[in-house]
Amino acid sequence: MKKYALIYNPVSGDAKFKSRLDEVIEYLQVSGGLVLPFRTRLKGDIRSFISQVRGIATDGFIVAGGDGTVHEVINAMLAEEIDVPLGIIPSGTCNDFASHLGFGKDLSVCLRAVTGGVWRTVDVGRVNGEYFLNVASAGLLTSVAHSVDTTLKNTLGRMAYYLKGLGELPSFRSLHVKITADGQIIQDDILLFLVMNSGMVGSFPTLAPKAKIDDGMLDLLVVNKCSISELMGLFISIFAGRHTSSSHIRHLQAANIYIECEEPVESDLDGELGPLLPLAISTITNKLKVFRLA
Ligand SMILES: Nc1ncnc2c1ncn2[C@@H]1O[C@H](COP(=O)(O)OP(=O)(O)OP(=O)(O)O)[C@@H](O)[C@H]1O
Repeated sequence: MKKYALIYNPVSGDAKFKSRLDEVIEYLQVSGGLVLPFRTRLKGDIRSFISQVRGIATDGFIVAGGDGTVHEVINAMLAEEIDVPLGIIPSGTCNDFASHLGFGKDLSVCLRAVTGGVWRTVDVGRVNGEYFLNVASAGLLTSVAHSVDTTLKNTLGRMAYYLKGLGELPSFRSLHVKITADGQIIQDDILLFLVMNSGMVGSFPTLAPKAKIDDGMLDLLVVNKCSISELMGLFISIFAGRHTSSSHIRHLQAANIYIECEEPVESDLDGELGPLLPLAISTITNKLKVFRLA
């Protein structure tokens, strides 16, 4: 009998995953598995659960939530040096990493990947001692994911992020940063930067078209200071997939990136509040096992 632990966030996305718990348990049981469910409550409780059940969940951990919950689970697994594969059931608002892996709303597809037992390895990013799976960022729009009210997210979904982002635009000022990316130095006034593992952020699928989650590289995308009308033009080129050739964008790949700013700017890691700048970011290649469809 295969043994799994299922960590689910009851408020991720539209907060409806909990009504499908019975379906998940049935699927795993019928496939000859045994599952130990855990409902998240407060920050930090995931690590203590994972630490306690590491000897029980010998065939894998499963997380049902958004990018933020996946972020907490992978941090706990890596801190506890747990090497079993992770299955992801996307039930958050954006689910960027799961979408990049090809998992969508079809629960049976996610569970089939778990019970199939086939996994692949993926890179993880590390910043100031914490891990991220998908993106580390700071500046305009980047705090939106962790600052939107949960109830608003539950009812409006992604629209809550976009509305909050629009509200930020008029009052935002640029940041003067120094970025050292594998020895290359960029010193500029910028609006935001994203350091990506997959190229999927905020449900935009191809922000970094060359990004791969197992190449040992991170994709840095910097949006230089520009006017609101130029920024609107940039959004249009993002939709059209032409943004990397824009004069307002800098895009490069690097394994080690150091980002400094004179101000104490907050960062965001996978949609959760991250450390203040400076950020020492690196990639650890093929560090995490994730279930995939055979
Ligand atoms: N029981 C709970 N009640 C309230 N908040 C919770 C609970 N459990 C976890 N959280 C918080 O939920 C946040 C993570 O939400 P998550 O990212 O999974 O969903 P989302 O924001 O809807 O999706 P996405 O990040 O993909 O857009 C974390 O900040 C975590 O502390």
